[in-house]
Amino acid sequence: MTKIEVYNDFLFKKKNRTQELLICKGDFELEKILTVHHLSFSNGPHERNSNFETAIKANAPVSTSRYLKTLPAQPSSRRLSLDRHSAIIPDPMEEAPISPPSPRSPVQEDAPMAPGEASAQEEKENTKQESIDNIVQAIRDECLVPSPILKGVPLPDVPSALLLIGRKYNTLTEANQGLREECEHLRKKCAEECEPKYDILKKKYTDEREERKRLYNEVIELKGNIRVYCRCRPLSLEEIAKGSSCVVDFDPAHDTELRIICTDSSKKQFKFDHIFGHKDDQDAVFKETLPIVKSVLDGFNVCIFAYGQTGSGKTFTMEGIPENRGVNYRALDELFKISGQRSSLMRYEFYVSMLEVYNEKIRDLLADSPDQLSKRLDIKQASDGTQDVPGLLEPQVGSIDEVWEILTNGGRNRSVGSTNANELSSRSHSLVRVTIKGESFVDGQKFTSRLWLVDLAGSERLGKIEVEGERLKESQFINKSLSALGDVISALASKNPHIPYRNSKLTHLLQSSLGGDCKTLMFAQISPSSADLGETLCSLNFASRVRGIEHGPVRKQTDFAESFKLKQMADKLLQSEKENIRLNESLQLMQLKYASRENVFKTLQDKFSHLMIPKRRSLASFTPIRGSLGAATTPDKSNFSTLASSSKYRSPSRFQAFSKSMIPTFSSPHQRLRLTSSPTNAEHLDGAHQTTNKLCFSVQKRVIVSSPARPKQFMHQGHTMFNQVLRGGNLVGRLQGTAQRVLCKNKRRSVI
Ligand SMILES: Nc1ncnc2c1ncn2[C@@H]1O[C@H](COP(=O)(O)OP(=O)(O)OP(=O)(O)O)[C@@H](O)[C@H]1O
Repeated sequence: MTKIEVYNDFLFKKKNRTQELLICKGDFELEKILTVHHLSFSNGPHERNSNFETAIKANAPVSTSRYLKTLPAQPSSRRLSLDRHSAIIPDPMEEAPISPPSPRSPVQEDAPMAPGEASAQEEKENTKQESIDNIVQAIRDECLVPSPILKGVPLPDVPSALLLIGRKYNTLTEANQGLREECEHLRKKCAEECEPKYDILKKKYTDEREERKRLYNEVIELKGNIRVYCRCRPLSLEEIAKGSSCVVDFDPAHDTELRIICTDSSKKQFKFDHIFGHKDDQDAVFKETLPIVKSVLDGFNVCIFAYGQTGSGKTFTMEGIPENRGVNYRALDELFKISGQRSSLMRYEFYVSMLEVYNEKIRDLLADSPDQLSKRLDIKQASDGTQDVPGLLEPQVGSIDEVWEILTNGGRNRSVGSTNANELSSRSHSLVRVTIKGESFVDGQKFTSRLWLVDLAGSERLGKIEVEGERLKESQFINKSLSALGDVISALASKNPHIPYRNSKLTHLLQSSLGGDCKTLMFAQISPSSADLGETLCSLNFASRVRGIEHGPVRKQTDFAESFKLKQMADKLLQSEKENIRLNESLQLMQLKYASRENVFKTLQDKFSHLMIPKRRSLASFTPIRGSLGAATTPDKSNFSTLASSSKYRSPSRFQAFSKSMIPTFSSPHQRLRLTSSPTNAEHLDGAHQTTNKLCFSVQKRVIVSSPARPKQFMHQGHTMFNQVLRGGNLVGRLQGTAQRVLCKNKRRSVI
């Protein structure tokens, strides 16, 4: 009897003409597949699963033969076979297979049979039995007869081994479950511990990235947001054959200066951000271009364009040749490389468009049908304020090869024509637009930036190239748009509030990539030939205009250390200027104060002189104050007599000398009090003074200045009253600046 030792669940699956017995672990996790050909069951398909299942679930030995139906007599290809991993093991102790249950229905079993019918039935049964025997034998042959290598080796006890394996499996499953739980626990713990650290690191990283971006941008800005490189191509063989000489003189020590030898042998010097001579290859050119190109991955718009006369090497610089690629290819290659390096932090998407401006019309160079190619495109302002060209093809690219294919296809659609200056002259401005969409994985920041790579049409004057008809019209359009470009750059450089972007399709297209934070790089392409001297000077003048205005002597700081020093000096200057202003203000204030004091002093002098004139008259009766007023200065009688004999209008010097002798110096402002009599104080005064509803005393080292009338009496009275009042605490004293106002007979007077 064939037994199955199954310790888990199982399923049946029908696959074409074979049936698979899938022995599974708990949640239908597949463990074994037993392929059984022509396996059939005595009961219906619904029952067979349940029968089998029950038998296995009960972990009872299962007889495969119990489920086998009679099969056609032994065709070897159709016999029952089990795969080599089969868990169905024929029982070696089994003598003969158990006959499968009769396919007859119980009703049929009960019905009486005719003898002929019975013999036929018997024969049929025998045949079936024989078939089954054959099949079982086949199984035995297949499963029991070991391979020649294994002959003589005792058969292993596979069911026990399976059981063992099963148990081991269960143990391992449990261990695995334990490990999973532990892993989950560790993961949670790690998340709890690391999350705050991760947040801090994330913030630090974001800050650092912003700082790097800012500094990088600052470096570019210090070098100039509009930069001009000049490139001079070598003399061509044709030019040499014609006897042209080189008019460009390079100074190897200065890669920012060049001189042009004019016809009168004089030299004109030009200065640019970098000068590439005929020895500088594409690598050298791109090395200087790369910093600006990189900015586009930080979210800045960049525009690189080549300007120059026909045949000066604009297309060579921008596109290059397959064996010596130019800026376009290298820039995109570098962008893909950098985006790959930053792939764990940023996601970049690249879209490429290629268009040309030909006779002030925009054409999509990536269009693949003549209809599309001739379709007129226009510039519209997009919702984000940038300029867009609706209908322009903009395929997404994922590698430099895709880009190159696109650029090559687009290049074929360019409008070129032959001029006497260049066999294959570009008669249009060709523009490659690369749109970059970036997203940071760290903080989710998104941006869209654009890189324009522009190969302008030749800038030659009309007289230079002998053109007529269509070529003449083209040249007129070219010149018009180039002069519009010059105007825009000039306006940008001179910070003009109005930038004439809309004067040409070219500048209108580039509007969002020229000016502001955008980085612009211009290649001024020149020919070294003496035959092109005029055009060369024109191009260099145009380029100088572009560069010169933007990078005035203040902005252009090639030496960073020096610029830093200058900045510090400027800061110091600004601070000292502020200090100067502050000091000036305080000086003015003091001057004002001084002037007002002068005034007060003058007034007081006048008052004093006024007070002293009657004293002169009653000089004889003047008695110096004694006692408590002993400290007061006693006037010099000789002075008084001098004063008495002098006129009323005596000279100030003499008067001042006198007043000085009369007025003691004050040790403190508190010595000068303004004493105002309250109404109750009036009773202390005599009749003459009672008419005054306010009487003020100025106490100057206890010298009381009062009405000029009856000085002695008044002084005496005043002194008495003053002492009384002081004693009674009825007088109010008030310090009033440097001068005291004295009210005497309702007249206000001032004393020091
Ligand atoms: N730096 C260089 N080194 C070697 N060959 C150069 C260089 N620059 C230009 N040339 C060669 O000079 C020829 C004219 O160059 P190119 O076609 O690039 O000029 P262009 O300014 O684009 O002219 P056009 O405005 O008419 O299109 C080409 O054969 C090119 O290979």
